[in-house]
Formats: sequence, C-alpha cells, structure tokens
Amino acid sequence: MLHITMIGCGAIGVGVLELLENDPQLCVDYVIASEGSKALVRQRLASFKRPPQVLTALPADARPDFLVECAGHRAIEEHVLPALERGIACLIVSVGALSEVGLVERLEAAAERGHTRIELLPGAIGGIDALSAAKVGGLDSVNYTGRKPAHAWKNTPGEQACNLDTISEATVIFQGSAREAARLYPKNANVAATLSLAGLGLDRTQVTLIADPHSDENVHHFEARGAFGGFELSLRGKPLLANPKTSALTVYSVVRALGNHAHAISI
Ligand SMILES: NC(=O)C1=CN([C@@H]2O[C@H](COP(=O)(O)OP(=O)(O)OC[C@H]3O[C@@H](n4cnc5c(N)ncnc54)[C@H](OP(=O)(O)O)[C@@H]3O)[C@@H](O)[C@H]2O)C=CC1
Ligand SMILES: O=C([O-])CC(=O)C(=O)O
Repeated sequence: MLHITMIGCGAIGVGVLELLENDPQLCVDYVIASEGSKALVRQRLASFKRPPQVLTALPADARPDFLVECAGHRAIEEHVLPALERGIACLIVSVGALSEVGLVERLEAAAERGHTRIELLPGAIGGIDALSAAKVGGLDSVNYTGRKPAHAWKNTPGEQACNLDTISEATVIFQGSAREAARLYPKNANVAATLSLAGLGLDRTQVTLIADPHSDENVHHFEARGAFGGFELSLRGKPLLANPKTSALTVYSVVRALGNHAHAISI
C-alpha cells in the first residue's frame, strides 16, 4: 500500500480524496491545509470512511511515499521544496506556478539533494506524452487556445479586455507567449505552462485565450508541428462545480497518476 499526503483540500483535493476512498492500495494519511481553512477541511472530510488527519505541516517524522500538491504556488514554496529536500517524491498539479523565473531550477536542485523526483501532472490537458516525445525529434511550433465560459475569467485582466457580463460572442481576451499568459493569468496558466514545459518553452509557445458566453466547458485546443509530423488535440473539459476555473479531468489525472504508482500495470 502507498501512503500519500495531500496538500490542499479545495475543489481538486476533495474530488481526489473521494475517488481514493475505495482504493485498497492507496491510503491518504495526512491532508495539509492552511491555518485558516483547517476547521473547514476537517468538516469536509468528516463523512469519509477513513478520514485523513488534517495538519498545517508535514510532521518531522512522517515519510509518505508521495506528497501530492493540489493547492497553488505558495504551497510549492512552503511544502513541496522542503519535502523534496527530505527525499519525499512530489506530484505537482499547479504547474502554472513553474512559470516563475528560477522555480523549476530550485525544484530540480531540491529533488537532486533529496535523491528523489518531481512529477508534473498533465491535469486538465491530454497529449503530453505525444508532445514530449515529439520534442525529442525537434518541434517547430506549438499553438494553444484556451476557451472558457465568460464568468470563468472574472477577477482576471479579461475584465479589462471586454465586458464579461454582456459580451454576446466568443471574444479573444489575450494573444501572446505562454510566459506573458502566465504573468497575466496565473490562475489559468496551468495548461499553457504544461504544454511549454513538455514542448517549446514559455517564449516559443503561442497562447490565445477566449471568453465564450455560450460555452459551459473549458476547451483546451493545441496544434504541434515538428520533425515527427503534426497533431492537434481539442479537449472539452467539464468544469468542477466547486471551482469553474478547474476542469474535472484534473482530478482524474491525479487519481490516474497515483494509481499508476500503486498498481501492477501502469497506463
Ligand atoms: N494542471 C492543471 O491542469 C490544473 C491545475 N490547477 C491548479 O490546481 C490548484 C488547486 O486547484 P483547485 O482545487 O481548483 O483550487 P481551490 O481554490 O478550490 O483549492 C485550493 C486549496 O488549496 C489550499 N491552499 C492554498 N495554499 C495552501 C498552502 N500553502 N498550504 C495548504 N493549503 C493551501 C486552499 O486553502 P485556502 O483557501 O486556505 O488558501 C484551498 O483549499 C491551483 O493552483 C490551480 O491553479 C487547476 C486546474 C487545472
Ligand atoms: O481547465 C482547467 O482546469 C485549468 C486551466 O484552464 C488552466 O489552469 O490552464
């Protein structure tokens, strides 16, 4: 049985915990929450058959097989970097945070010092296996378009690009590099950052973001060309009720990754 610690118990964290409840080969022992959310998280987990312990930091003597980050940028600084130094393997969902200059290198250095590994999860997008394999032969271009319901862009610079409450047609709110997209839209930058890290990097990956008043899905579309040929992928993700910025596939991506580590066959 694999022993897991989760950081964050929001929309993704709760979804993951619900799906892991019945897996006899995976046990979540601890959930790390912020001080202010501890009581709420305990309440969320009260009805679980085997509720994990809710703490604000990993105990010094704890040695989980995997630490799974489902929380955000701050949690990478606070919990992932120290865990790597302690030799604990980490799975990261907030891949957009890795757009910050120097963070990838700091994570790599911490993992090397701890003789352990970091796994960046595909989350809301698919085709990362094909894209990173294509990179081996050489990529020429990767173009990504993210289309979300208009309300999913609330509290982002999309509000300055158009009136999200009144637009009647799909409207482009951003066009530029993945680096610029990550700077302006940090909470929506995970897919763009994942494609960049698997492919051509933040400066050469082109991003278009669209607010669509007629859509109730998070649509991720990308096209890649290179020595291997070309491919395109369109993924229409259903948003989670608890957080419309987040696609349900992200939850399944975490569960799949953990299952691949725990079960005899991985795919
Ligand atoms: N790779 C991908 O494709 C995707 C990645 N994501 C990323 O996944 C992350 C989680 O998303 P989601 O579950 O929807 O977000 P939510 O806001 O629903 O949940 C995040 C939870 O993490 C907690 N948290 C934040 N910082 C810390 C910390 N330092 N220590 C402990 N707990 C913390 C928050 O608690 P509190 O409120 O107290 O801060 C909150 O409960 C986000 O960073 C998001 O950008 C999302 C979708 C797709
Ligand atoms: O669809 C999702 O879950 C998340 C998303 O767009 C992103 O962060 O890039």
